[in-house]
Amino acid sequence: MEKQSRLLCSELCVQRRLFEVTLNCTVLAWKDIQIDKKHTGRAIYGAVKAGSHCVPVCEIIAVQEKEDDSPCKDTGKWQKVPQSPADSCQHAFTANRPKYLLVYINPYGGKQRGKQIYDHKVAPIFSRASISTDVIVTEHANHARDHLKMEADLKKYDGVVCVGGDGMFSEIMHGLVSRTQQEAGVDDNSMEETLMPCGLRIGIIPAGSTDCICYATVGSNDPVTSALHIVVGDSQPMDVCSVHNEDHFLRYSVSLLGYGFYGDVLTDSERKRWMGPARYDISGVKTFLSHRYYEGTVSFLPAEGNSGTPRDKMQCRSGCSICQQTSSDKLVSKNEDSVSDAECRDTWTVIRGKFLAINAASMSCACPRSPKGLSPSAHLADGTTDLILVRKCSRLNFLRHLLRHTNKDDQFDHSFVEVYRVKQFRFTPRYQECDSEVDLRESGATGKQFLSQICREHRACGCMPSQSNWNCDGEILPHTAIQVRVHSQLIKLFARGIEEQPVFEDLYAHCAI
Ligand SMILES: Nc1ncnc2c1ncn2[C@@H]1O[C@H](COP(=O)(O)OP(=O)(O)OP(=O)(O)O)[C@@H](O)[C@H]1O
Ligand SMILES: CCCCCCCCCCCCC/C=C/[C@@H](O)[C@H](CO)NC(C)=O
Ligand SMILES: [Ca+2]
Repeated sequence: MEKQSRLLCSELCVQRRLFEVTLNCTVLAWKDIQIDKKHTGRAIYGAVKAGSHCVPVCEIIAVQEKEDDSPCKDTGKWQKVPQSPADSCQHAFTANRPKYLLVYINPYGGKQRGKQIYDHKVAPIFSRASISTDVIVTEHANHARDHLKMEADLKKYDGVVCVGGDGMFSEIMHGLVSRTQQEAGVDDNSMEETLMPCGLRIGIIPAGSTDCICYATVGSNDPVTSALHIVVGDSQPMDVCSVHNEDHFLRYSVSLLGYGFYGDVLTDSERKRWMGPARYDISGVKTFLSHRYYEGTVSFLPAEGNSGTPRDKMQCRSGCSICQQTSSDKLVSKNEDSVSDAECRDTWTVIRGKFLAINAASMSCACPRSPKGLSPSAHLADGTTDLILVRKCSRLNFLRHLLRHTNKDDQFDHSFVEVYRVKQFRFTPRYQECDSEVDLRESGATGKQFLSQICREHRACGCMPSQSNWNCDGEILPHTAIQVRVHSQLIKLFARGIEEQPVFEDLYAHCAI
């Protein structure tokens, strides 16, 4: 047996089936040894009828040391591992794994099953993996955010876990990001400030209505899969947008910033919270039928050359090369120009119009309702957001566009839809552009002069354009004029991005050595 690549070899009997098991520093493998009495009357070692399996050591959930009465003793083949390879194995097994987690549970998210999901599906996995936890069941909205921001002794923990939906994740993210900025002395009211990345990773146990952030970072909204990503210590960096109104910080966003359609859906659905997840369907249909459009100006700073485009079909997947390139660019540019110097040299693109929807997707925003998401090629950690402008069009065309979120067709392939990959954008609703109204009032213009000026500005007399609200990751913003900047890889999740193949098939390997 080669010492480095094959440290241990043994036979293991599980429910009358015999396996040959090997373990080295990186992989645990086992092979079914068939007893084919029918044909030969003797055991055939290494026959591959039942197949071979292996699991990387870094993905094993738990290891339990057995004493001499272990079943392994029967075969007599296990050898004592030399200390240094044993240390390497130990290192591969424990590296980056959390030992102590702070868990917040929203008992009212989604179908109100957060506590049950945690107790029955997640806590047993954490316990099996010897992870200690402090669990807080929230008592009111913003409980978790404020506890994280002002009270929690974060030095004790290796990560924070939220059990709930996108709104609950948003609370945890706000608490952690704000606390990190406070401790670093960063003024979050200033848009120009470079924010300090958060040290603690966040785990999401999905128990909400949309669970878009979990779905778009893991590929499913399954609590057990998410718990396993936490246990093995996966790490997925993620962009965060800061949203300001003038010199005033409003909120952070990681998934959707939506004005018009998604703002109106959210505003209407908040009044129907008692309906649970179905509220979004009812409000979606109602908002679609109302077919409101909004006027305003969108300005943006386009992303640089190597960041791809929203229509390039390069989906962000586990180990995404575009996101990895962003990580290395960040390291290189650390000692070069500050971000704001570089951005000052860029030119802003300005677009005025009437829009049914203005959406900024900082990630794909895939969710069970829309498996590809609002922007299927958006990246989790590339420092950009995809700005989607849906101009005023017929109801039928808008329906065609919406339905393409649910099938394989390209939702951007319409004359009334434009999409740009950007690193900053601003929006000003139409009425706020009419500073002349305020100027006229202040200059003491008569009622007649004032009205005739408004008529010139708005063409149709007396029709002041109405406004929508911004949907910021499922929360309504208190302002319509906003400035948004993407902060590349500001937070990290216990996730690894979406994998093409499921990897956890063999992961729950509970082995004894
Ligand atoms: N104990 C609590 N009582 C009332 N509201 C709470 C409590 N804890 C958290 N919240 C608030 O509940 C809101 C919704 O929760 P959550 O995001 O978990 O579920 P959801 O809205 O059903 O799902 P999604 O956000 O995925 O659509 C959050 O914005 C959060 O601030
Ligand atoms: C009339 C037919 C309508 C079909 C429309 C299907 C499109 C669904 C797309 C859903 C995208 C959701 C993006 C996620 C947003 C979250 O941040 C937020 C909070 O959970 N959820 C919502 C619904 O605003
Ligand atoms: Ca992004």
